[in-house]
Amino acid sequence: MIALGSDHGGFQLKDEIIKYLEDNNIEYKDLGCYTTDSCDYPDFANKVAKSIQNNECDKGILICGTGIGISIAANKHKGIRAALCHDCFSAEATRLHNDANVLVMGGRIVGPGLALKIVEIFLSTDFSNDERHIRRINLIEE
Ligand SMILES: O=C(CO)[C@H](O)[C@H](O)COP(=O)(O)O
Repeated sequence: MIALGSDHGGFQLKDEIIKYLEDNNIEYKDLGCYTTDSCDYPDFANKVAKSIQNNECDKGILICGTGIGISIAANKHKGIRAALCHDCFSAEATRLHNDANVLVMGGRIVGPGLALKIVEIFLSTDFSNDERHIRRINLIEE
């Protein structure tokens, strides 16, 4: 189950991602926002982080205007490894190396074509399970 969250700056891209997930029969939970009215991105970072922490969802996708604020907020939560990715290489590398559990993008930065490719790569790449990467992730947790 994928948790989705955005502020008003990411609302439109979140909608595109919802269409992609539905077309590909991928289960998701849309945790808002639900309109283009101005709102506060930390609220949605919190909702997505909590849904992963309580095992309701296994991964998340967060979007704000730049992706920066919402990733800063998401990474304040224990066990959340939120990766801001605007290219395919980073999306693959952050799954392989960081076991990132939240993909973050900026709705004012990236267009839907590239964003959906990034989503596809992020969701289909498994963590490498390499000893050195596990060690580094454990150091982050500590
Ligand atoms: O990108 C963001 C945070 O990093 C926000 O989406 C952005 O700051 C919202 O700006 P505004 O309220 O002017 O629409």
